Amino acid sequence: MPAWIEIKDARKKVDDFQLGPVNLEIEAGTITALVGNNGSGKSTLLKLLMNLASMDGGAIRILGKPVDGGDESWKRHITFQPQKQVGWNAYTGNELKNLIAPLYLKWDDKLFEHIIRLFDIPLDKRFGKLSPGMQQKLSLALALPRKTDILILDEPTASLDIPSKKQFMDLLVDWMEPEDRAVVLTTHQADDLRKLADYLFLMQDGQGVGLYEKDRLVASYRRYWLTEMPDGAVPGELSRDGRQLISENPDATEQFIVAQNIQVLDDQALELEDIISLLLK
Ligand SMILES: Nc1ncnc2c1ncn2[C@@H]1O[C@H](COP(=O)(O)OP(=O)(O)OP(=O)(O)O)[C@@H](O)[C@H]1O
Repeated sequence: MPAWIEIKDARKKVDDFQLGPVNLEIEAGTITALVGNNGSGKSTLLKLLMNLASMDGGAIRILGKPVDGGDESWKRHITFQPQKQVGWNAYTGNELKNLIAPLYLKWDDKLFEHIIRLFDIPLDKRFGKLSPGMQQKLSLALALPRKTDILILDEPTASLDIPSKKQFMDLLVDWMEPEDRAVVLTTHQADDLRKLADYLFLMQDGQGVGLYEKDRLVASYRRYWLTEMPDGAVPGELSRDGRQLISENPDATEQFIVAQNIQVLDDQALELEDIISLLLK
């Protein structure tokens, strides 16, 4: 089966910033997080995905349809939550719901009511008068009940308080329950990555660094404290500091250390933040 989202050599120049060529495929049943430094091009890539900006080259297909092919029927299968909602400020939550809900065949009113109660969102206040966190909550309440196949969220937890972040994660996990859905999100929150993401697509300076399966990535790096540090390079060695060694190939490192009769005093997996920092350095 072809991937639900196929990005091939997508390129876009914005002033002096060059995005791409970016290549990425996203399968059904997965949550993929776009991760990268500020200004690395994550939001620009999402705009290309939604055909809100035109590509300079390459191709993007969603559910088999080219996004810039004129026929935008694929948009009925996708929900996009941008960092800032444009044109919503003058409307109350009730008005926005009455505008949005009829557009989606699978609109789930029970889920909408549940999110409104969970986050205690005032539906009679204009969107522009809500706090940034409350705006983000209302945006989610108007996004998840659409029950589209694909959900794209640009920094959905950036303004949420700690308890709300946890509630958001639970909501998203429930939302993913049917296997035939896919989520793409951008985030700078390590907790979002740890708890939600199946895959991380790392970006740096407009380029895709790579697509990584999160669990495999976490298992690929280990830090060791040794009784002595060998003089020469250790297989898998990424860096060393005194008798501390970081490996990007723990199996090879451990085999070598055992063969050298060196003792491991302690070892631990690297934190996801540390791994991402290493890959984006
Ligand atoms: N509307 C715009 N006008 C001018 N330049 C823009 C615009 N939008 C994006 N850019 C440029 O594109 C580059 C990528 O920005 P983008 O917002 O895609 O990055 P990002 O990875 O989403 O960043 P952040 O993590 O800070 O949200 C930036 O360097 C910026 O200069």
